[in-house]
Amino acid sequence: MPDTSFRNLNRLRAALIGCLLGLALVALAPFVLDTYLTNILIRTLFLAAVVMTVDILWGSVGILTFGQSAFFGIGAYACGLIFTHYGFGPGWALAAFTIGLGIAAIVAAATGWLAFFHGSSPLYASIITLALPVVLTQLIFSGGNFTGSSSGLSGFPTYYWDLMIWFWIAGGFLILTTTAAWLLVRSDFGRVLVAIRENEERCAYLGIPVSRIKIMLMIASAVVASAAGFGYAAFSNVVAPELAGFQLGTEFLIWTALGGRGTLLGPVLAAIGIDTMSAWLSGAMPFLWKLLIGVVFVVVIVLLPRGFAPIVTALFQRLLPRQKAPAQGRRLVAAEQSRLGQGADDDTPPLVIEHLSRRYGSLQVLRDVTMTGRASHLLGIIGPNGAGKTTLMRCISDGSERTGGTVRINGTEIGRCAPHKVVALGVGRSFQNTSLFDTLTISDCLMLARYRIDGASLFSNGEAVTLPQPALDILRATGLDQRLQEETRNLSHGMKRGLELAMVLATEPSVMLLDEPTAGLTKAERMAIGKILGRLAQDYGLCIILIEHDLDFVREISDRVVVLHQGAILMEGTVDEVVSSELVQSVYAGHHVEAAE
Ligand SMILES: Nc1ncnc2c1ncn2[C@@H]1O[C@H](COP(=O)(O)OP(=O)(O)OP(=O)(O)O)[C@@H](O)[C@H]1O
Repeated sequence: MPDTSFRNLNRLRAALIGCLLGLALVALAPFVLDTYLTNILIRTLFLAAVVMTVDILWGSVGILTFGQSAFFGIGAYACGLIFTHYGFGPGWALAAFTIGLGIAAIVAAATGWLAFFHGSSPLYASIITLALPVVLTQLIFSGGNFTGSSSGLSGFPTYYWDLMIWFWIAGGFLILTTTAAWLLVRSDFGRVLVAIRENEERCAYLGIPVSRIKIMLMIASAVVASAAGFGYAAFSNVVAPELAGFQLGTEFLIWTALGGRGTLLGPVLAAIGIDTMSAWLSGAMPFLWKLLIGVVFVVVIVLLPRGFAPIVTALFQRLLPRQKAPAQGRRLVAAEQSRLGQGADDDTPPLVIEHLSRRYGSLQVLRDVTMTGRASHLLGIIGPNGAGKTTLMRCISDGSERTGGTVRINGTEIGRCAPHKVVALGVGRSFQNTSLFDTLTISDCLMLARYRIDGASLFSNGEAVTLPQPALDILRATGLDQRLQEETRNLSHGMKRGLELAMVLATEPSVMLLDEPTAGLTKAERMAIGKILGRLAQDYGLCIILIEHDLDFVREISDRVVVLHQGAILMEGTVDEVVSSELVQSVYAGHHVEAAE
């Protein structure tokens, strides 16, 4: 059986054991808890499920959200309002549950759409999620008798089941949702989430629909929070504005930080521990308790930025030392069919740029750039620092960048397309700096690059990464295929360049934009990359646009060269024509003379 199947099976086994352990704890609880504590714990278990969603959003994807309390409140109020004003019974309960989930999903989709557009900052997203509970609480306050205003609604008919039944419902709900989340974050899709957290921009340029993934995750988290809110309201038969408020949303964040963000079980256990203690002690010393929690929070943030979870894990590892299993991963498989280098079916050039311009405020960075990139050609772009070369790459690979003109990829105008959609049209882009995804392995990175084409398993790890032949060739030539489970931060600069090239090829582009792909490499490495690029253009019909400062290297590999100067095309021609041009010499060589002086 392949390694990944073993790992998937082991993981399922671990999830099952975790589930059973959790259920055993729930089953044991009645023997050690009194009625008062059981009441507190039921509320806490519902809240812990919401904290788990906060950890998925904040810990796994990096969305600092204050808004999960709003979704909890929506579920709770759906229950309270329908049971109070419309009716009570299995049909009404199902209707209230569904309405709560539906409204939460719609609000989450709208919030995500507002917060996660391409280029939005994480701070902006946090502010949007912060506004959500504030707005919802105001709506509840202004709802008069319908919502119960500041007093909320209480005493509505509900299921007065035995306390233990509610305890099982709350515990079972928490265990099931947390197990599903645990499997998710360890799956291939979980790797995609980590990649988004580490380097969102890179993900977009690999064709990953970052905004859509964030919105879907926000909706899923909102649905879980709303279900928890419904459960809590049906259990307690009380709903109040505080359930949807900003303060509860902030407490969720504090519990997540204290438990250890990104560890899933840490925040869940922290939520259970702190909320139970709060309810227990707040009667006896309400102010002192809040102060104590505040002080602990500040101390943990300063001294233990990753919360308590790493300490607990280290303690366990010391007490129960385990041999680390050898890292095993996906196989590399050659793609049987690949669209690499295949553009439009007719003779349409893969890249046509007409009258492109870009300005930053009053600074005109690109003006009236018109050029064509042909299949099987390698086009060098040269020019002094600040000439606008990288900006040109940005304008080709992101529709929202340019301020004028058109860019057509394989005959299709990119319009205002976000980078992941431009990748789907056939553009692959590498960057000037080599920062990849530090904590991900080489095989994870390759899987990411194939996400657009092959997708990613939601709850397991795929056994193989399918790659087009030239990507495999690069991995073999650089020895990366022997180190698939190595984290990318441990790679040398040259290997990172090789991996980046393989990742761009894995997206099966017809136009490749390479921004100084040989920067920082030795002469031998530069020549090796040059040969590979030449072969890619010739054998696979790729159109390669390459920014380079090294004229000798450009002469070696380019068919034609475009010289950019102060944002405009100064000259376009063969390498020899350009190199012998006096105009270019005066601009380009003059630049070097200046720099040398
Ligand atoms: N986000 C931005 N805001 C304002 N000005 C910018 C921005 N990005 C680039 N510029 C300006 O646009 C001009 C062109 O920058 P660009 O990075 O495209 O040049 P380049 O030719 O790639 O230079 P280098 O060879 O040094 O990388 C520079 O003057 C730069 O300061």
